[in-house]
Amino acid sequence: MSGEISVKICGLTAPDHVRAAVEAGARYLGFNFFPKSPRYVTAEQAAVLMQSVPVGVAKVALVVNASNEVLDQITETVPFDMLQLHGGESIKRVSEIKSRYGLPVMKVIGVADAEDLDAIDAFSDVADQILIDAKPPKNAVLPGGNGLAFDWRLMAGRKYWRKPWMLAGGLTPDNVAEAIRTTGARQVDVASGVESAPGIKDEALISAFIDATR
Ligand SMILES: O=C(O)c1ccccc1NCC(=O)[C@H](O)[C@H](O)COP(=O)(O)O
Repeated sequence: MSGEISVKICGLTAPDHVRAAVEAGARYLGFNFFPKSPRYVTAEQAAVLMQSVPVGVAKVALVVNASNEVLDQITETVPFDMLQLHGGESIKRVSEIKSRYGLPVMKVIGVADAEDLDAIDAFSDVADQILIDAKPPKNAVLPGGNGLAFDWRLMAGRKYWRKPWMLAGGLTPDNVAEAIRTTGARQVDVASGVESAPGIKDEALISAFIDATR
């Protein structure tokens, strides 16, 4: 693994912000297919947004408990490199999705306390990557993208898992360096921390975030 931290900018909705993320050095771009999200895009919009994304930058489809019908439509319309499963998908469902679509799968594990980290091992048999995110508050409309961090100290000394993993949840240009130091993360993911308003990415914040990981 190179010394550089890999950054995923998630919930892109505008061509200028896709370009800004690529130019700043993002390694993954996330497109959100959860209809209630302020970052929601249709498959047709995502196809246009990613037209100029260079090879080497992974295009990730974020879905929440998606049916095969929804996944069929997304994957037939857009050449994604990875599927991010951000709902309550079971180990069996993750495995089904992986074999049906032949794409690498990143399973999201929500963390509020130390026991939540046990799910990382359980899903490591089937997922290609793990995204360790803050567990959403009870009754939250969004299962992710809430700008909330969990206690990173829960991960101190726990940085070795069987699959590559990414840290998310409440990361910002101001705290991402500390999050990396505390958790040992080599990959980080951000949505609201690089926005000027919900769903509106900010080019200067994207650039500042990626700079702060270096
Ligand atoms: O961003 C959303 O609106 C969203 C909706 C439904 C499921 C997941 C969602 N976002 C997940 C992410 O991509 C985020 O990177 C991750 O949860 C961290 O979000 P944030 O704390 O806002 O950086």
